[in-house]
Amino acid sequence: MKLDELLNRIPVSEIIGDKNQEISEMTFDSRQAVEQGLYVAIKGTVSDGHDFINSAIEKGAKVIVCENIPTDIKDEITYIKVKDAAKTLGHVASNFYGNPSSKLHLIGITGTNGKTSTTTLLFDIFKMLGFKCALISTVEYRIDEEVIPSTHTTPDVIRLNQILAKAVSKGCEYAFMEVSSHGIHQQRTEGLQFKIAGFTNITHDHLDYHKTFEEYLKTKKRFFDDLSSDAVAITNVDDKNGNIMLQNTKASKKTYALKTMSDFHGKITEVDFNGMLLNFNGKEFWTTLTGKFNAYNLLLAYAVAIECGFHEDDILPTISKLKRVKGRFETLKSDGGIFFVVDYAHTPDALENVLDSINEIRTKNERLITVFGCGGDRDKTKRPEMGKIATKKSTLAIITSDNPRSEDPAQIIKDIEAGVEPQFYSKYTSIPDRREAIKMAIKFAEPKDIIVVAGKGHETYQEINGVKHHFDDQETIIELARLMSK
Ligand SMILES: CC(=O)N[C@H]1[C@@H](OP(=O)(O)OP(=O)(O)OC[C@H]2O[C@@H](n3ccc(=O)[nH]c3=O)[C@H](O)[C@@H]2O)O[C@H](CO)[C@@H](O)[C@@H]1O[C@H](C)C(=O)N[C@@H](C)C(=O)N[C@H](CCC(=O)O)C(=O)O
Ligand SMILES: Nc1ncnc2c1ncn2[C@@H]1O[C@H](COP(=O)(O)OP(=O)(O)OP(=O)(O)O)[C@@H](O)[C@H]1O
Ligand SMILES: N[C@H](CCC[C@H](N)C(=O)O)C(=O)O
Ligand SMILES: [Mg+2]
Repeated sequence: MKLDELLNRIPVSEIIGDKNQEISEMTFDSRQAVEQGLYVAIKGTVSDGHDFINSAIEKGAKVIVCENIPTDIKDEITYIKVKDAAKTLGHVASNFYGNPSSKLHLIGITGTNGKTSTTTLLFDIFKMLGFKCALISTVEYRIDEEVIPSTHTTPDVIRLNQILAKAVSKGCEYAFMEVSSHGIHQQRTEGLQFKIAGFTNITHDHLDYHKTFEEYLKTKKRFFDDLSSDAVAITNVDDKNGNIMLQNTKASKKTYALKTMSDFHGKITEVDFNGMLLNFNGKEFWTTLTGKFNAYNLLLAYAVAIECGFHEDDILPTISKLKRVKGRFETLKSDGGIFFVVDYAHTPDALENVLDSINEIRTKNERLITVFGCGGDRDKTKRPEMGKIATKKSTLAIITSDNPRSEDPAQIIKDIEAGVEPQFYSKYTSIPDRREAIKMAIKFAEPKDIIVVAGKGHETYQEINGVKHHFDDQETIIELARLMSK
């Protein structure tokens, strides 16, 4: 593609060199630069891409997009000065891949919890309705039947455009993607044309990155601020910050809620471990998904489908057929009659929701045992909060490891323990080895007791010191429950 075509409608401050270069590929990583390529220099959290301009040139890059033109300008290289290189990258990537987001219906879901669940439910609904779709999520990326391993919840904007372009070429009409706060902050969605944006909720997470809750909130809001006037913004008004998302958006505004007056209103009529009887805008239906948070996720998915132009008579029977999402409130029962819930709750709010959902369903004759930990090299402030919630809401909490990464597992556990209130000191024990912790829970449990194993959900590894060891909560439960019932 010709450079001037690539720069179509992109504001630039200065160009030095040939504007007619032919571009073979584009990248923001000098290590990936190729002959006749374009390199965008971005300031990151660790290093500054401007320091790697010459290494990109050594690897063959002929066009450099940067915020500061280097002093040692090289012949045959075109330098393009822009105000914001990360922002420019998004628009260049869209142009390079033929603006795929404008050729399908792109739906983005943001919020602290519920993004994977809601996007996956939407993918499944639209697939059942007969459409080819794409999914970009924490668990996996999908282009119709093709599954691509996921590296980020929201990948970088080049990858995003590559996936969307492939989806378009394969005939996908819808793409559902998670929009993480890191993704918004690092402008990974810049230049994408969203048809619908959905907000789930906002609670405590990622403060290691965003520093304050206000900054975190502002970042989420930016996603809605950047929508165009032909987009639709759908927010959860039961969340106290739900309306903030709509404050400055040009998109048409829609609301959903279980408790507050809203355009899409839901009610849980009945709930147990097998599912829920729900009522959406006056129409009742059964779902095998369970727990209040799943009612929210289904309601948002329903709202998106209606805003896409479908009729409730087509959507509700489809929702009724949905299966649970991998690692999200997945239930198992051992031969010995112990009940297990595997859930990806890794934030205080998610853990509280899962335990509340179970407490709402259980008769209180059974005991509730919670096995959980907190990730290393991640927001430390959530640790004591999760310790407090787990001990308060369970009969017994077993604190263990969940991807300690470069941190000392014993220290992470101490940080969690620090949040336990004195009256609950007798309600927990700590076992750093996750397998041993699950084993202890099974030993302690009697028939009908409920064991929640939280934090890892679909993950199949335990990351210790940069090494990912195979570990799967569900697999471990099945293996131990069988061994121990012998
Ligand atoms: C903290 C963070 O988000 N970092 C992301 C960021 O990297 P960075 O800012 O640290 O990059 P850097 O190392 O400072 O480099 C700056 C620039 O110089 C370039 N460079 C660097 C070295 C070199 O030799 N040559 C070169 O050109 C880099 O390519 C980059 O463009 O930009 C990279 C490219 O897009 C991301 O891969 C990387 O994600 C890291 C791996 C990561 O772990 N991110 C997690 C925290 C994340 O993004 N999570 C969210 C949310 C999770 C959720 O809640 O579900 C997600 O969306 O996945
Ligand atoms: N709507 C919701 N409200 C509150 N909690 C939820 C909601 N949906 C799911 N959860 C809880 O949060 C956990 C994570 O859900 P999910 O993976 O869908 O969220 P996510 O936003 O994709 O998270 P991540 O930021 O890690 O990608 C679930 O396992 C469940 O415990
Ligand atoms: N997207 C989240 C997932 C956390 C999952 C939990 N198992 C952990 O490793 O902390 C993060 O990377 O912070
Ligand atoms: Mg996710």
